[in-house]
Amino acid sequence: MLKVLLNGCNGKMGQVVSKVAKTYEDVTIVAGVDLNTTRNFDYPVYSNPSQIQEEFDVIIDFSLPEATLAILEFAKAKKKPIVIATTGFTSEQKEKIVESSKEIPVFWSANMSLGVNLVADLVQKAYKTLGSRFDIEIVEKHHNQKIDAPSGTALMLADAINEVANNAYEYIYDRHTRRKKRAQNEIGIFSVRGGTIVGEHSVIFAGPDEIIEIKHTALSKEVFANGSIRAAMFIKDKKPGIYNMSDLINSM
Ligand SMILES: NC(=O)C1=CN([C@@H]2O[C@H](COP(=O)(O)OP(=O)(O)OC[C@H]3O[C@@H](n4cnc5c(N)ncnc54)[C@H](O)[C@@H]3O)[C@@H](O)[C@H]2O)C=CC1
Ligand SMILES: O=C(O)C1=N[C@H](C(=O)O)C[C@H](O)C1
Repeated sequence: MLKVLLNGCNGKMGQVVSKVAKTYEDVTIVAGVDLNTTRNFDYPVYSNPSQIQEEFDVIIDFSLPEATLAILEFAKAKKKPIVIATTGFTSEQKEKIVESSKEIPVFWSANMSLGVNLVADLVQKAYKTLGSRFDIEIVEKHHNQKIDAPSGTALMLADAINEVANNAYEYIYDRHTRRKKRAQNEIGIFSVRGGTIVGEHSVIFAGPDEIIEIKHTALSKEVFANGSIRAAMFIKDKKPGIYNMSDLINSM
């Protein structure tokens, strides 16, 4: 039985992970951490990791960057693996996560769906085929409760392109203040927020007289919850290091 500690258990994703975990015979959530301890779960919820008494195998984190860093310290102290799904980290926070992976296994992905990982491969292929003759723009759409912008996934897809483009691209988040034509080395990244949109990412390659658009639409939060549980199963017995959805998919 895989014993999970869930950080951010009372959030939108935390609640979905709690529900989805019940559909796995060999997974159980033994405790949760959340500043908001008002809701009742069938496991104890603590406002601070230091209060946790339960034994656990792996941490799943859907919270806020500051909360992720706090639970990361706890994971290191307990020498336990962690699945980080939270987004919106600063560069300094990202460095701390990478540094921590020298001590414990860290599964880190801004998008826990299998499909977005395929999209990352496809945009790399598109870039290699189309090259710099096509302008690249990314549009992401999410629900009106999302705090960070642009989405972690949009940045992940831009980084995937930059990886095969020798980091040639600069990211532009706002054209309003720029009174000039776009430069060839730009990737525009734009955020739409509204209603209950679960998550949409479009990568647009606009060239002379033709446009290619590679799009992923998440239809439910369950897709992310299932991905995080699979990631927890995958990382349980791994050595310290950084792991992502590609590692999980390649192991299937
Ligand atoms: N990687 C992926 O596939 C996905 C990532 N996300 C990311 O997961 C994060 C959470 O998303 P939602 O659940 O929609 O947000 P949410 O705002 O509904 O939930 C965040 C939860 O964290 C709790 N929290 C705040 N401070 C805390 C602390 N110090 N310790 C423990 N818990 C604390 C809040 O009380 C809240 O319950 C976001 O960064 C979002 O972008 C969301 C969906 C999929
Ligand atoms: O906040 C969300 O909801 C989501 N956040 C992730 C992101 O920032 O990329 C992943 C997913 O799109 C849902």
